[in-house]
Amino acid sequence: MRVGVLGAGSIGAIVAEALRDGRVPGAELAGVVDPAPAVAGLPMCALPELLSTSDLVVECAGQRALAEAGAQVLSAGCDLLVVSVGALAADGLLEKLLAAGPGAVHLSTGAIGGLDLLRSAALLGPFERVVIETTKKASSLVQPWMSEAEADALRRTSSPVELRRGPAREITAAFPKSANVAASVALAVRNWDVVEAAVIADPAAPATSHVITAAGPAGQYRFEIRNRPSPRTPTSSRVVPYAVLSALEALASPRAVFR
Ligand SMILES: NC(=O)C1=CN([C@@H]2O[C@H](COP(=O)(O)OP(=O)(O)OC[C@H]3O[C@@H](n4cnc5c(N)ncnc54)[C@H](OP(=O)(O)O)[C@@H]3O)[C@@H](O)[C@H]2O)C=CC1
Ligand SMILES: O=C([O-])CC(=O)C(=O)O
Repeated sequence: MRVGVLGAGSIGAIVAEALRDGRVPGAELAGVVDPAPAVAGLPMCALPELLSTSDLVVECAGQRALAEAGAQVLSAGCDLLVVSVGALAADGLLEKLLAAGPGAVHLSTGAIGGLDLLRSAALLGPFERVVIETTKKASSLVQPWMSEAEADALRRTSSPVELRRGPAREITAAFPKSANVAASVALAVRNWDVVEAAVIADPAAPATSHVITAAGPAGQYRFEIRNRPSPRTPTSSRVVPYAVLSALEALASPRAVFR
């Protein structure tokens, strides 16, 4: 399987290097698209060339890049592994991607786990309540839409502060580099409206945490994830490129894979 990488920052660079170095059985690196990749020595190319040489493209370039290039990837016949899952909160984007084929859409589990169980449980009956609370280092959560006063208070806070709480669709759009996981939970439980998401800034947070609680007819669930942040892009957890590599491994040579 030839794999193209769209976006070579903290996630994509690790994915591309692993593919280039032959560390994913059955998969090889077709090329990389990024105006300024995080590491040197990758086979850079333009998007049209990537699409003509890849069987599958991994998007790790951000929500905007997925919205802009996703349909083009799929209509060129490449499968697409999405990392910026939060882009799918936009009205109609998932439907547009699914209709764009012949390429197939895959979603990375990214920074969290438990999605398989939530997906299974939602089939038994709809969840009554689902909450995901994300806590990150305060300084990494400043957003362009914040007022100067709010951004400044966030940079200088000495105690944890809840920045926003609301529907998953709104929170993932408000924090496009930090709350893709809220969209992943909503897609797993098959219902955007039941999922409440919160983003908490903690100046002293030693790790990024995601706490997911869910209750429904199948049972009650609580997943607590504490990830080390990426040294390069602290909004992203260090495990995310390895979630991508694990997915690529399963797609390229499925051997006793959890599904
Ligand atoms: N599903 C999940 O659990 C998670 C999802 N994510 C998502 O993954 C994304 C990437 O994370 P990360 O690698 O840490 O971010 P980085 O900012 O480190 O890397 C993103 C890279 O993509 C490049 N890029 C942006 N737009 C394009 C484009 N149109 N074509 C090609 N390259 C492009 C950027 O270039 P430049 O800097 O020049 O813009 C940058 O080099 C995040 O934005 C987030 O949306 C992250 C963590 C978890
Ligand atoms: O990497 C993480 O911990 C989560 C993240 O940034 C996101 O969901 O966008």
